[in-house]
Parts: sequence; structure tokens; C-alpha cells
Amino acid sequence: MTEAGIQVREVYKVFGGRASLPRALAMLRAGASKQEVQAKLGCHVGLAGVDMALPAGRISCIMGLSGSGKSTLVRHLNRLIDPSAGKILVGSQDILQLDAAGLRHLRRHIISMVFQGFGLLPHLDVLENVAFGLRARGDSAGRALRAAQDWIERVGLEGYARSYPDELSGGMRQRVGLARALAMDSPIVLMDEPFSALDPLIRRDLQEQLQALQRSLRKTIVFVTHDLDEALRLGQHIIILRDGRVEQAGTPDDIRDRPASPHVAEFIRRGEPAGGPPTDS
Ligand SMILES: Nc1ncnc2c1ncn2[C@@H]1O[C@H](COP(=O)(O)OP(=O)(O)OP(=O)(O)O)[C@@H](O)[C@H]1O
Repeated sequence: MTEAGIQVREVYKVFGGRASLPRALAMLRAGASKQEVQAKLGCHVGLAGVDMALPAGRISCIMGLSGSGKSTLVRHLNRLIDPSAGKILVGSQDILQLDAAGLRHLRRHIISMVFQGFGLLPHLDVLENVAFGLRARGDSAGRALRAAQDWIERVGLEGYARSYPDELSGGMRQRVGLARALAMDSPIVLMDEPFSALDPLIRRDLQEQLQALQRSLRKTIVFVTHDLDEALRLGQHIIILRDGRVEQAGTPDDIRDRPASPHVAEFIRRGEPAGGPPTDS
């Protein structure tokens, strides 16, 4: 795949209430809010008609309050979640049409993922953790370990290959998670709030490291964050979600200088939107 851009077209995700799905979709398409759908039909709306195009070779940041749909959206991109309606293209491939073998290929060779909670295996050392995905997809032990060692050094963990996760700080563990995803050498990397558990200095460090790596890697990175500063610093393209819908999409300058709604303007002004800090909705 040469062009690994992503297009999400009119994607809806309604959790629960299979019987009321057609009514929920009809309400959402007519402009009802997720709260109205929940009150009327008792089902939870994750995404309410998301349209977006994420350019290849760029860092796109998806941001919004807790409950706005960020994780739900990013998990659609490697089909950890399937939509209730809509279409998702990775390059020119409609990923909803993939069979089991196609989906395996997508997850092993096209898209890798970095999770918030590091997702490291505690009984494996750093080298084995980084090599794990490569071994699981069938790379030879020699090849996997060579690639793992290389990435351990590139993320600044030289000398820690034989350490175990519980011997590392949070920042170092997240570097292992990053090395593990990058070692897969996939053109797309999904990162779901990867740095949010880290203290501000370490977080800044990792943001800079990611930017430095990206200058040579030029991957399609989808980075989820609820932190506006992080999105403006890292993102070349930013999508702001609110209640399962795209509130604004654009460059950092668009978001900063031309906020599309009072909600976004308040986000810019205070670093958080009207209504106070994130709450689980
Ligand atoms: N498995 C599920 N069952 C029911 N509702 C769900 C499920 N997963 C997500 N939701 C709902 O979908 C909405 C979006 O959730 P999501 O986790 O994607 O938000 P988020 O923006 O990633 O939030 P956070 O920043 O807290 O992780 C929320 O209202 C949530 O309650």
C-alpha cells in the first residue's frame, strides 16, 4: 500500500438496543443528539455520523472531552469495533469488506496500535515485548529480535533490553509500547492517549521524540488526546469531536484562529471547553 490515508464516511455507532437501531439511526440522521436518542430509545450513541479524511504521512489528532467518541472512533480504524452504519477506507481498501485473512493482514502489516495503559506483557523483558508482535505475525526469531533491538535503541532505551516492565518508569514503559508499535513497520499507527498517564515533563519528552521519529518515518499517525496543547503541538491535522460528531476539522492554525463554534473557542481560551473539565457523559 503506497497511500495509507484514511477516510471515514458517515460512520455511526450505536451500542446496545439492536432492535431500536433503525430508529436510532433515523433520529441521529435527522439531527437528534446522543442524549435525546438515549432518553427515547435507551441505547448509547458512540458516533453520530462521523465524516473525516486523515491524510497519509501526517499526524492527525483526534480530540474532545471524555465521552465524545475518540476511543470508539479510533478503534473502528482497525476494526476492534465495527460500525452500525457507514464506510471506512484505508488507502483504497474498504476495510469493512475484509474477510478474516484480510483483517489479519490489516492488523499485522498495515495498522499497529499504541495503548494508553502500555499493554506490556509483565513476564516478558523489553526485548521480548518489542519482538512479540513480530513473532506473532510469523517473523523469524532472528529477524524479530534484530528489529526489536534496533527500535529499543531508537526510542532511547539502550541498555534496558533485558529489563522487565515492572523495573521501568511509566515514561520508559510507554517508550517500550512505542517501540513495539513502530517495530511492526506498518504505515499507520493508532495511538490512543498514549502519554496521558505521564507527568508533564516526561510527556513533553515523548512528544518531542515522536515528532523527531516522524520526521524520518512519515507514517500516518492517528493520535487521540483530550489535551488541546498536545493536539496543537503534535497534530498537522486536528479533528475535534463532540457528542459523537465532528465539531471542527482543520490545521492547528484553523482551530486556533478560526474556531468553528463557541465550544471550540472556549476550548482554545481556557484549554477546556465550556462546562468545565472533562466529565464522563
Ligand atoms: N461498549 C460500550 N457500551 C455502551 N456504550 C459505550 C461503549 N463504549 C463506548 N460507549 C459510549 O460511547 C460514548 C463514547 O465513548 P468513548 O470511550 O469513545 O469516548 P472518549 O472520547 O474516548 O472518552 P475518554 O476520553 O473518557 O476515553 C460514551 O458515551 C460511552 O459511554
